[in-house]
Amino acid sequence: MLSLVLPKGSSLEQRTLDLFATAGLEIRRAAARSQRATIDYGGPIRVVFCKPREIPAVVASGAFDVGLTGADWIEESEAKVDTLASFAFAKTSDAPWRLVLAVPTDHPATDVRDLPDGTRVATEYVNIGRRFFEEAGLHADIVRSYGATEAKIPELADAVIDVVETGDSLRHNGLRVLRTVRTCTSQVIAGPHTLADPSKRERVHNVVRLLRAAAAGTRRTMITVRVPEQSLHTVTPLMPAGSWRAGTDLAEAGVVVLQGLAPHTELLQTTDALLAAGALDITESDIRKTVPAPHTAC
Ligand SMILES: Nc1ncnc2c1ncn2[C@@H]1O[C@H](COP(=O)(O)OP(=O)(O)OP(=O)(O)O)[C@@H](O)[C@H]1O
Ligand SMILES: O=P(O)(O)OC[C@H]1O[C@H](OP(=O)(O)OP(=O)(O)O)[C@H](O)[C@@H]1O
Repeated sequence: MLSLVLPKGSSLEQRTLDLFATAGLEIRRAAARSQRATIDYGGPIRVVFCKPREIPAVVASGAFDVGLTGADWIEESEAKVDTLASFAFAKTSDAPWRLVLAVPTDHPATDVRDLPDGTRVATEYVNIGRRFFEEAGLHADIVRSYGATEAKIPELADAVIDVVETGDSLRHNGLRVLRTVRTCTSQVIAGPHTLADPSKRERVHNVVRLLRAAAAGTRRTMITVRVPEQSLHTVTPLMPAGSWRAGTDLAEAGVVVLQGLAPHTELLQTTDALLAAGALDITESDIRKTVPAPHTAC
């Protein structure tokens, strides 16, 4: 049976459940607190919830076929896994988040090179931290943290390497970013054994295709645009890439109906431009996802 390990906890769990729901991959959990579940897609898929930091190792070991976790833990664990897809969702936003080197707001340093040798840097990411200072040619004393990392300053550390999403935690703890260490996304990973098995590989690629489609779908809105035939030449070039002609209006002769998928970020400008070019009206509809044929994905 194909197996999937998904992130448990306040940061990635809910967003992951949302993505799977949009993809149509229903995660059946006996109870909200249950750490085991199943998905029925091409046969049963076993689902287990684990802490994000544990996921890369349990996928690399073969205990699970596929996992979803943060890029930070994939690098930190040094697990031998392949990334199949990246999704820009964090705890509260649909954007990549960062691992940063931060210092107290009143620290004199303006660059990482200003930090004196022996600077104590608290972090949960000791491997990434060591590598970062090695690459910078600096000698820092990496102090392992198990959370609440900002609180290590000043007694236990002079600086931190920690996750930043909104920046609230740094602000409320009197810290500022000195350097971005990594930019992170949520990633779907698989071990070499999974991809080497042809029966699993195809099922995994099908799951990834649905997740990708769901992630793309939530960033787009379908627009249905009614256009008089004489304005088609000005309206059509302004439709989103990949748009199509849906037909003709049943009520009004000489009116053509176009449809397309507009990225949310461009929706207002696209709407204004289409109306200015001669469109009669535009109807917006929420979409879930567009699933491409297998040969176009993965
Ligand atoms: N705003 C955020 N705060 C903390 N972690 C975040 C945030 N957004 C994304 N992440 C990512 O979520 C994952 C959290 O993994 P971790 O194993 O540290 O969880 P945790 O400390 O056990 O707690 P929780 O998942 O409950 O926050 C990491 O990959 C982290 O980078
Ligand atoms: O930039 P922000 O939006 O404030 O998010 C980042 C904060 O969230 C995480 O802490 P978390 O609450 O998971 O606790 P922890 O430090 O104990 O892991 C992280 O360690 C930062 O402190």
